[in-house]
Amino acid sequence: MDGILLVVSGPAGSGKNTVCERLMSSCKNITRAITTTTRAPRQGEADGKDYHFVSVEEFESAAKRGDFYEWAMVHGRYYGTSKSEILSKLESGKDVILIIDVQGAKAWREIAKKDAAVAKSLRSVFIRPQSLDVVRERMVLRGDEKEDIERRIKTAERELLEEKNFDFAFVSKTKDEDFISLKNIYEQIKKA
Ligand SMILES: Nc1ncnc2c1ncn2[C@@H]1O[C@H](COP(=O)(O)OP(=O)(O)OP(=O)(O)O)[C@@H](O)[C@H]1O
Repeated sequence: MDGILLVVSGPAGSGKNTVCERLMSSCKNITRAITTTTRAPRQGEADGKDYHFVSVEEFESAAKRGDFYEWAMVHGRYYGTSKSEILSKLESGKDVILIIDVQGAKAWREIAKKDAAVAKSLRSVFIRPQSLDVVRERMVLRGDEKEDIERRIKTAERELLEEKNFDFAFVSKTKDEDFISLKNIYEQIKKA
């Protein structure tokens, strides 16, 4: 059976990275989509594991051929999600997780409208924080910059209105409870 493409999203500080890391370490069938980039590898980074490292020429011709679902240039470097990266994993029965912001989740819904393989495999989960104060507190504890925090809180207010566009949602509580919530959703999807 083909795998699922699991989009996990939520405002900054909702805990998406934390809970997804835990799900991935408990379910070996779930894997990350590896981004293709033109930035140089940092020490300890391995090609094909952390990123697919390519030259600018390779990236640009791949983009021209339409090999990416989406790509962007950030600080002068290209980043993209290649179609073959995702499709080969799904076809081999792996489940692919995308931990992305709410805008990113919206972009994937648009991709699904044009791509049958994505439409068939895409399931989305929204993580709702108990309150914006909780999010602020988590970002303070994480050591984020004050200005950054206020900007992200403003964005979070808007992002909360997007929950209705997701297939599943849960409220973030403790880390253990979040893990159980996401695992239950994942199991429900796999059983369907
Ligand atoms: N359920 C939770 N209860 C308390 N703290 C949590 C919980 N989940 C995550 N955290 C903490 O909150 C901070 C933000 O978590 P995390 O980085 O997973 O959020 P995120 O949604 O991925 O954020 P961003 O989008 O900003 O990267 C981290 O310091 C993390 O340890």
